[in-house]
Amino acid sequence: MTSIDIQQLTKEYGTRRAVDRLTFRVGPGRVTGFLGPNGAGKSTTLRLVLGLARPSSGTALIGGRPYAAHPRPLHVAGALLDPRAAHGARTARDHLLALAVSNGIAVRRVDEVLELAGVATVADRRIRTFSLGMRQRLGIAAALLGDPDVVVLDEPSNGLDPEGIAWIRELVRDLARAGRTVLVSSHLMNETAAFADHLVVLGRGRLLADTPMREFLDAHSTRRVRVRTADPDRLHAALARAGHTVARSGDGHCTVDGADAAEVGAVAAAAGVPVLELRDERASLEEAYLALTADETEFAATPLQEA
Ligand SMILES: Nc1ncnc2c1ncn2[C@@H]1O[C@H](COP(=O)(O)OP(=O)(O)OP(=O)(O)O)[C@@H](O)[C@H]1O
Repeated sequence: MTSIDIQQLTKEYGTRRAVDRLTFRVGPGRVTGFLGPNGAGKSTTLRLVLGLARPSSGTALIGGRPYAAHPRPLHVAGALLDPRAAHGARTARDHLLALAVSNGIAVRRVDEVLELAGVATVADRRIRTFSLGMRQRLGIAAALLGDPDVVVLDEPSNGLDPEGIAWIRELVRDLARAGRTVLVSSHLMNETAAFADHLVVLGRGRLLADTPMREFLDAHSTRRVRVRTADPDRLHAALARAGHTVARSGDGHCTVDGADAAEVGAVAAAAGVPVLELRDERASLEEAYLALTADETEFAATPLQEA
């Protein structure tokens, strides 16, 4: 199967390094979420992968070669980069037909992808009348036109309503299940956690994390409850009997690891212990991600994990 291999990839615009010595691999059969705050270098990396910009140094290969060196590139990789790129005066169908014809793709595939992307009913409307969400769907139809092994989507949820977002989630999961290599950029951690198996995080052009989603979740979404009562001894004993690990602090607070407020509240109520304060302390995934990207220097002290 086809993977994307990025080695020491660097792109400079004048004195500014948009992408800074990036090395990672995007493997088949899984969805890789590509995260980073605005300006982190995600779009530039994707443009380099797709041969739309030239690296200052390093390489970005798809299936072992630069994208442009593939004789039938749309069969190898399809991408949604900028949904505004489609010509507004054309109809959706004509836009896809032009792409199919110029890439030696069977014309019947146009109707298949229009259907697949949920834009078949508006296929004969001019693209300039499309909402951003419809343009996104059309861009996805174009990405899938060549039935490619590799699918690259830059912020595909932009402009989509909740139903559209759920559709994207299902689509990328299905593509990965079919063995494809799927790379999806976003700046939202929670959204990415809903569909990605693997996570690559950029900050200021540098690789901050390259980790299975599961490991990131396990490391960053630990549950913990903080509770305060007038009778810490009884609460502590009741929680210990219920199998919880309790840490006590001097000020009458306890913290209970691996539990949520509802569980601890139920134990306290059953034991007849009055609770003065009860609070979930789980750091949200979004917070973990923000902490990761907020201070690159601090994170650099943590060993990076390769895929
Ligand atoms: N053609 C260009 N000329 C000059 N600077 C550029 C160019 N393209 C990107 N940059 C700069 O490179 C940096 C990375 O931009 P890029 O668009 O790749 O980030 P991003 O992670 O995709 O951000 P966003 O989420 O905002 O799209 C930014 O500082 C941007 O201003």
